[in-house]
Amino acid sequence: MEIDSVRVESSVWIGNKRYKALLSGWYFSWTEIDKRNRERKTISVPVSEVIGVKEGRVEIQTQKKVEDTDLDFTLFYVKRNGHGLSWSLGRTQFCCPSRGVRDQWTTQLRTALKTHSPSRPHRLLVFINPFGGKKRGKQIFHSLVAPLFELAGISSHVVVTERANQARDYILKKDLTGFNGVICVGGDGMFSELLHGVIGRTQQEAGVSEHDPTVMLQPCDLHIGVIPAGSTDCVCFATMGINDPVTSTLHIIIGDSQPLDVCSVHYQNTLVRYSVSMVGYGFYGDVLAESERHRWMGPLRYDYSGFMVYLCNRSYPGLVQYLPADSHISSPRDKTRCLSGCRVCSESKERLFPHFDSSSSLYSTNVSQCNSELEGEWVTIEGRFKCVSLTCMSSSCPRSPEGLSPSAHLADGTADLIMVRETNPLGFLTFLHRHTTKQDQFDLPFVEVHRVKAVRFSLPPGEAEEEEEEYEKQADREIQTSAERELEDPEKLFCGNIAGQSQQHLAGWKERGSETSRLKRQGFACVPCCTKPRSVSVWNCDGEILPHTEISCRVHGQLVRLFARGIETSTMQ
Ligand SMILES: Nc1ncnc2c1ncn2[C@@H]1O[C@H](COP(=O)(O)OP(=O)(O)OP(=O)(O)O)[C@@H](O)[C@H]1O
Ligand SMILES: CCCCCCCCCCCCC/C=C/[C@@H](O)[C@H](CO)NC(=O)CCCCC
Ligand SMILES: [Ca+2]
Repeated sequence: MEIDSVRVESSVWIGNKRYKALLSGWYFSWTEIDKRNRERKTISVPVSEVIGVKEGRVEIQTQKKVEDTDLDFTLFYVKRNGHGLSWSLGRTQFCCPSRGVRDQWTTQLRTALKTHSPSRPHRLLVFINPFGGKKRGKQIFHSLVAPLFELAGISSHVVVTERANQARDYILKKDLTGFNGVICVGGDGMFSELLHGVIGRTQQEAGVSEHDPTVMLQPCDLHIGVIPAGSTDCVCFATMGINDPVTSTLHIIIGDSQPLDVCSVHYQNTLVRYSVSMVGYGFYGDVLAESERHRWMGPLRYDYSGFMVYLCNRSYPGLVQYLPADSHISSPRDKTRCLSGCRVCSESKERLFPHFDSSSSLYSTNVSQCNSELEGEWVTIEGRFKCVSLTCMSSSCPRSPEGLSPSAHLADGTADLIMVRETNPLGFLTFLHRHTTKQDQFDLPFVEVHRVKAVRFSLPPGEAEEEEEEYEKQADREIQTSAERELEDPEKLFCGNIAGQSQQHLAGWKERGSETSRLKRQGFACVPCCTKPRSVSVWNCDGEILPHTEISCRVHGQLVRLFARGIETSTMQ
């Protein structure tokens, strides 16, 4: 074996073939040597993508030695499948000329791993939602994720949730010393719990008020990992290009880090929620409200509700104000894609954190600095809309592989505002259908899209009041349905539900005065949706219904970090 400061090299055998194994810089590679001593095919693995090195011949599942030998070692690493977005565990058994050479290889590889992957997590806090998606969260964790964590030497503390918001409250209140990240096994709703926990905790510790809509929030160090086991899995899909539990686990193990923009949603001077995916009014709000009544259908509830709401053919009056982002940097119609290592996102860092102090890793929460992000001329648009949506990222998901806004960036400090004006049913169907193809959904005369830093939504005064009065009369005639009876006890509706909302959320509803009437007005009254004239829809915020209509939203660039790397272009091994 030859070892110098930058290279380790020796002959090894894989099966009955001889190879030259080489550890050089950031890569470990092995090249087949044929009988005439000529070099053949090389396989090369970045050290940063090595998952583990074990003495002997070790099986993946059991991690037990299948044969006790002093000459062998087994290398586990990231293997790319298909187009490269799906990752699996690669495994190769090497046989060395002597035990000494074998021990040197394992030592050298482990040392290289420590040097080249300093940001790998060692201890993780895992929350499993046993009821998310197809209710396979526990099985996914124990059969696919836990064995990989063990192989990589990561210890985890696992909490199987017993109620909604348990994960959020745990992160907000418990001692998190020693954890390098928090992981959810579930859908976007579970991710949202972790998001609220991590952001809330970071602001508490930094003494920053989350309710102040003008404050610069403290970026969060604790990484979030998402093992997809939900219905939409939008956050996972949009940050990895796939929703696959093994791929997510491998990204977590190697300590990938992807910053993510977060939108804060305020009602007056109170924080309502954070969003990373979609804040949507009109169609998407109605679909969510309708789907909550069909949770028993599982992931199919969205297709059913989407169809029902489409048939209702509603549009809503609204006044939308937005603060445009710098159009010289990027635009929602520039046909680019935010991919791994995205230039637009990396160049945004300096603009977003001009006063970052690298010595203390702290960001100044200077108000004037934050206000500079809120500078510019607001634009006002009034009209009737089929839907108004704001998305910080593409929001691609298996249902819509290109997403709500295909050219949106994960970490550029902006969001895309999509306004779909009132149109005929065929026009709106064309718009929806284009979400499932590569056709441009913005190339329609009734659709507008803008890249923005902040948005305000309100009801146009005269029109809304008139329609609401009319609706009130109509709603009073419709009080007899079973679901409405439930609404007389809103707590029952929310907390008895699998997606039970937080007490804080409920308090938001209660604050609004005559709640039953309000809920009816907002479409929670569970009568066939088409029978009701409505002038007001609800906001869908990453899959949660907001208790307010007139909201303001602001993008906080790169506020959190995920164990992900964005979508890679094809890189086959
Ligand atoms: N033990 C539990 N009982 C009831 N609700 C829970 C529990 N644990 C978590 N929740 C809530 O369930 C909601 C939905 O869960 P999750 O996001 O995992 O699945 P999903 O709704 O099927 O997927 P998606 O959000 O991708 O559509 C979350 O908002 C979460 O707060
Ligand atoms: C003719 C064919 C018509 C097909 C129409 C497909 C349109 C698909 C657009 C998909 C947009 C997903 C946006 C992401 C939203 C998530 O933050 C949220 C939480 O998981 N999901 C929903 O609200 C679930 C809401 C799903 C709405 C459909
Ligand atoms: Ca963005």
